[in-house]
Amino acid sequence: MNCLEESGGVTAEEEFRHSRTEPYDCQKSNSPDKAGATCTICVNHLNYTVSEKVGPWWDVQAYHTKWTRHILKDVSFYVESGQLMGILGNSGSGKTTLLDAIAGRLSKQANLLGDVYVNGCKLRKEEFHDCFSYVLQSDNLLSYLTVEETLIYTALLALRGHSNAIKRKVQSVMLELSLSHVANHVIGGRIFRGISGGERRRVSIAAQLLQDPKVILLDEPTTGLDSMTSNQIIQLLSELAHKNRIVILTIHQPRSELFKLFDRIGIMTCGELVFCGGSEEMVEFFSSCGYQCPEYCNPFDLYVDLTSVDTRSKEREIETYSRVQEISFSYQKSKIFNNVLENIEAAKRQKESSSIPFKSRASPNTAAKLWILIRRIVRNLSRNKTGIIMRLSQNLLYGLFVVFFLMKLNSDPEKGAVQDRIGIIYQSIGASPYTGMLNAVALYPSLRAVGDQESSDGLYPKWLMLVAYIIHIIPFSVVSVAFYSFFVYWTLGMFPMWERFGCFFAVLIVPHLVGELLTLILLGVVQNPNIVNSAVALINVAGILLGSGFLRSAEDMPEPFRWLSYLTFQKYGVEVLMVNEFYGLNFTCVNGEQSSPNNTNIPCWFTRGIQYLDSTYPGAPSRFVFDFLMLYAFLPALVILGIISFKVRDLIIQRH
Ligand SMILES: Nc1ncnc2c1ncn2[C@@H]1O[C@H](COP(=O)(O)OP(=O)(O)OP(=O)(O)O)[C@@H](O)[C@H]1O
Repeated sequence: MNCLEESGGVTAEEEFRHSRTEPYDCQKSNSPDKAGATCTICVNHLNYTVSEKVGPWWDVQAYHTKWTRHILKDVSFYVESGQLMGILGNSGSGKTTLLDAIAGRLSKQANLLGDVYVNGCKLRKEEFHDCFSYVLQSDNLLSYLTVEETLIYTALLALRGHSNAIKRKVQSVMLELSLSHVANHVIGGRIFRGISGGERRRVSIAAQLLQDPKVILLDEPTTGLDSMTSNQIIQLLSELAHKNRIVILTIHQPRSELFKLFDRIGIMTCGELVFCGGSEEMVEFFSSCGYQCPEYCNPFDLYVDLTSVDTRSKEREIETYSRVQEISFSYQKSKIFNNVLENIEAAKRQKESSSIPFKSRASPNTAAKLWILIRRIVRNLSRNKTGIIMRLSQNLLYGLFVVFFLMKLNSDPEKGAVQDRIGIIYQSIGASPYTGMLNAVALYPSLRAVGDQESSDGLYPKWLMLVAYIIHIIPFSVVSVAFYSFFVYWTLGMFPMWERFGCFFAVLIVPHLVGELLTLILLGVVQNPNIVNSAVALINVAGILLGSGFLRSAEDMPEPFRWLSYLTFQKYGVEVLMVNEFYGLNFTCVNGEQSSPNNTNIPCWFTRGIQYLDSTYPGAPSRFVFDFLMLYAFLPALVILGIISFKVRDLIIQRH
């Protein structure tokens, strides 16, 4: 299968050309960028506070007391195209929060005060996504795709255009990021090796470059990489910046060789930007504060240490905090800071003559994106050999166990003719949700992480990835349940009629899918897959207790439980299978005598399956079609619940 197919009538070149020719108006959020125009970003007096509980939940009094924490304190800086800006600072100083604030991705956006101006235009909330590309600290990539496929699928989701234009775009980005030599290598994962950590970082950056952003933000792009690879990444980012882009990254403490690569350096501590300027200015500034950088000393290490608060003891904390305050005060009074404020004011005046440089935003429609997501999921998971074997054989393996346990059904009630049939139905309905659940727990969390990231990049809503996954599981479920049904039904000798077999198979697809759908719904709102696992298992156990009628018939249940049983798919599934197997079945007692129907201790009191149905599931044959329809109604209902759950996920993520 070729991952490149036409996804729209307009070519990418046409889109790109079109997006660069219209005049710009700041109030029109979809206005284009002028090619080659210099871009400026002004961050103006950003303040961010969060309200936090003072203590943990088990300390009731402290838990109910809140305090307001100032995470960003009056942060202002100015940066323009062609510049690489590094934001340095020790852990917890607020670097990531600052990037999130600039990118409009803060969870509590309402608590953010201050503005971000791009080319002098104040960004509106809905414009942040379309303006900045954000590379997160962790790479969320699909393990079984090659580098080129990964980028092509992202390009197909992000851009509308002809396959050749998309391919050319991907190749030019791979060339720019020196990825061409690994174009056909798989990304790899925890279990099998693929490309190196540095190459994975570059793929994540390349995925963002596909939309031609003028501003790229990167959170700790060198985390987890050795120093040589880190240097290469920073060098590459510097080259990207010098091609008329703004690149802002956070970094703990870079090596001294990189000193000259940063055009602007910001140093953060306790949410404050205590310095922001050029690398030469930084040395001069700290020297003027009385902190000379000795020869052979890494200036980054020295200045970050000088601006850190040491909390190991009260005395050290007071001493280091007052030093930080002194440095911050000197910076506020310095010419460097004055220049920043002047640049900000000048950039605001630039508004009339320039435009917001939005990313390419002509993406395919929702149906086309869904199709691309399905193709990407199928291609990725179809290369997972263990996953495929597991998904296709798990029901069959379980079926083998049932078959070896029961061997052959017979028609003598004294020899378990009724009990064995009930056992098969109980096991078939009760166990298939678990296999569905195991699939979803094993496969969906990695897709969920990719979906979370791509939806924050504005490529598609989170629920679209869910729908693509659900569509892709249908053929797997059908084949897997077909193996099980065929093997169990004919080997054990259930009701010998092909129509009845078809019904048995059609019913069993539902619990398998319901198990997977229920798991997906919970994965939308619960992050931890282990909790989801346990919850689905409990729901299934409760469903079989309430709905199957094997342990207690509906008539014998307390009223609330009886009502609840109508909400279980097991109720409808079991009734259909009981009718399917017992209706028209005749029993023969080889040794026992026919006896009175009142004497239920003797299993030979009936000779026909309908007699057993009448006593245990009265009226079930007349509800056959209704039960079947009700059973299948669970599928669309759960898909809708899944979509709602992934919409709720958006809200949950925003709050944290
Ligand atoms: N929504 C929030 N609620 C509560 N505290 C928050 C929130 N966002 C950030 N913080 C706190 O703000 C501080 C700064 O966090 P941030 O992640 O920005 O630091 P950082 O400099 O990027 O650290 P690191 O280098 O370790 O990633 C941390 O103490 C963090 O716990």
